[in-house]
Amino acid sequence: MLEPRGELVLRTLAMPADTNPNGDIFGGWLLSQMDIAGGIAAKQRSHSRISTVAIESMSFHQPVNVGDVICCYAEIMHVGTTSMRIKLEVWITNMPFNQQRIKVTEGIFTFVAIDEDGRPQSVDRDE
Ligand SMILES: CCCCCCCCCCCCCCCC(=O)SCCNC(=O)CCNC(=O)[C@H](O)C(C)(C)COP(=O)(O)OP(=O)(O)OC[C@H]1O[C@@H](n2cnc3c(N)ncnc32)[C@H](O)[C@@H]1OP(=O)(O)O
Repeated sequence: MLEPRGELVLRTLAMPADTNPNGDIFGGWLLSQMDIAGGIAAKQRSHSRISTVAIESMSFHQPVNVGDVICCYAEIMHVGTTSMRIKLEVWITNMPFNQQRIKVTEGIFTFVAIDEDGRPQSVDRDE
């Protein structure tokens, strides 16, 4: 059975306010949760302020419904001089009805460590 890749960094509940006109959860809301999850992982890795600089290859595999518990997993794929490329996966569970986890969304986000003035600053590659 397929398993999530990376560390669980964020878990939250899809609410009625997050729906689109079809009644499913907005893709933009999911992307926002992934950005927050990636931001947490990047901050943990760099110990500094961070900023999202790029989002690539977002895929939405399955609709998400109100009441689904969404779990964001982060895996740091590459640490550059100031940037971190992070793979994010969102899996849902619909407890207590269904204990099975389903991957609904994935994407690759790049974050940059920044200083107090918002300028890129180096990340320790050896950590
Ligand atoms: C401890 C635990 C508790 C945690 C508890 C708190 C958690 C806290 C969580 C916060 C979670 C919120 C996370 C939301 C974060 C936002 O919402 S940020 C808001 C949206 N983003 C922005 O507004 C960014 C706007 N852009 C900028 O300010 C500037 O472009 C940046 C990001 C400072 C970079 O400056 P720049 O002059 O473009 O930098 P440059 O030197 O050219 O490139 C820097 C690096 O980025 C790379 N890069 C640049 N452009 C790209 C691109 N298009 N694609 C890929 N890489 C690129 C370069 O290759 C370079 O990489 P390195 O070779 O250094 O590794």
